[in-house]
Amino acid sequence: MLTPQQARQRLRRVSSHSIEIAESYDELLNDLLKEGLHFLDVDRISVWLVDHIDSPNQLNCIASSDFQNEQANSLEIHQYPTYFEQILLGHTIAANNVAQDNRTTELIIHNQNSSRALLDTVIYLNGKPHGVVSCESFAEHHIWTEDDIVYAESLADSCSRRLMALETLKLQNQLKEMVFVDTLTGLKNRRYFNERVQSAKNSQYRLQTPLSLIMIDLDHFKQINDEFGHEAGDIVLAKFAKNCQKQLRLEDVLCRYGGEEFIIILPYTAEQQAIQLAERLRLSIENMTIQHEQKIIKLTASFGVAEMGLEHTIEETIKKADIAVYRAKDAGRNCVIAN
Ligand SMILES: Nc1nc2c(ncn2[C@@H]2O[C@H](COP(=O)(O)OP(=O)(O)OP(=O)(O)O)[C@@H](O)[C@H]2O)c(=O)[nH]1
Repeated sequence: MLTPQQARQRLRRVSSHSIEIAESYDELLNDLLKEGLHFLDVDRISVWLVDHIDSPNQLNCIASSDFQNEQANSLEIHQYPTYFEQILLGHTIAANNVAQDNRTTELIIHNQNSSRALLDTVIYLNGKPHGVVSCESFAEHHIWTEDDIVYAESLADSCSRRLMALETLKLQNQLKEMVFVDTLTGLKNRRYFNERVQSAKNSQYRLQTPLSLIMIDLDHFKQINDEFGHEAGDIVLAKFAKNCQKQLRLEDVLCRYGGEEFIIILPYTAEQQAIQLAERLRLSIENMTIQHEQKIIKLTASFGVAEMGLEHTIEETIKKADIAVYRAKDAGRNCVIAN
């Protein structure tokens, strides 16, 4: 049997474990809930979060040591005014008898709780109540000790730290995503291209498979801007991107390389297949009609194709594709040239 101090030390160690593998709240908090069950003599521990931290309407169950047994998964705050007043004030509720404790009787009235004793401690986020860790005992005559209360509060703090770390991780991932995305077209950007083409080159080397690039430059795009306005130009770029994207395989990567310049990485693709794809894209762009403010905008593009031989560097291949685009422009635009 652990002493209260040993139990708190264990909890501190468990709560420092890495969370990066967690895909759900349940996974994220599972070890903490188990740890709580291990020390507190209770039947269930669950974690609840408010829907909006600044003006909460609901408390939703996000993780539980016992989801199987019937358990409410959402409480409407207005139905439990006394209980929530305590929670939103940050007070710990240690009710030895849920039915008779005036802070918790309304939980029984609304039939949301079958526990006999309840120990609820508040989870904070940036100093505001964010939710509760709820420890329930179904046994009769359960008495919460001071050590139980201290432990449950540490458990809530551990959950709070985990949830904060998860928020930070999510934010980091969003930022990472933003760094690689072109907001106008929704395509990946040049920075992403530089990383992705390197990994495509590495697998090409490992698997000895072909790899090609298609460089695309929209024709007379300045004229489109001049005639229809910059906003129309932006719409054309976005429509062009969408049109091309939907014709590609999952493993092909279309990136916005510069203003009206795009590039496609085509793994497992030799020059002839890349030319065929470029021709298909060229035709579909030629056939596109874009309506903007009752005007019809037509568009064409010039394509440069280059296969990256095993012995060629990425830079050489980009250069070849670029030169092919120039030749396509020289040849009158709206055509595909392979280099
Ligand atoms: N609307 C809009 N225009 C852009 C954007 N990025 C680049 N452009 C415009 O694209 C035009 C490219 O013009 P040029 O490089 O002269 O090329 P072009 O008119 O397409 O002519 P060719 O390439 O020779 O066929 C410029 O007017 C840029 O301002 C963008 O994000 N939005």
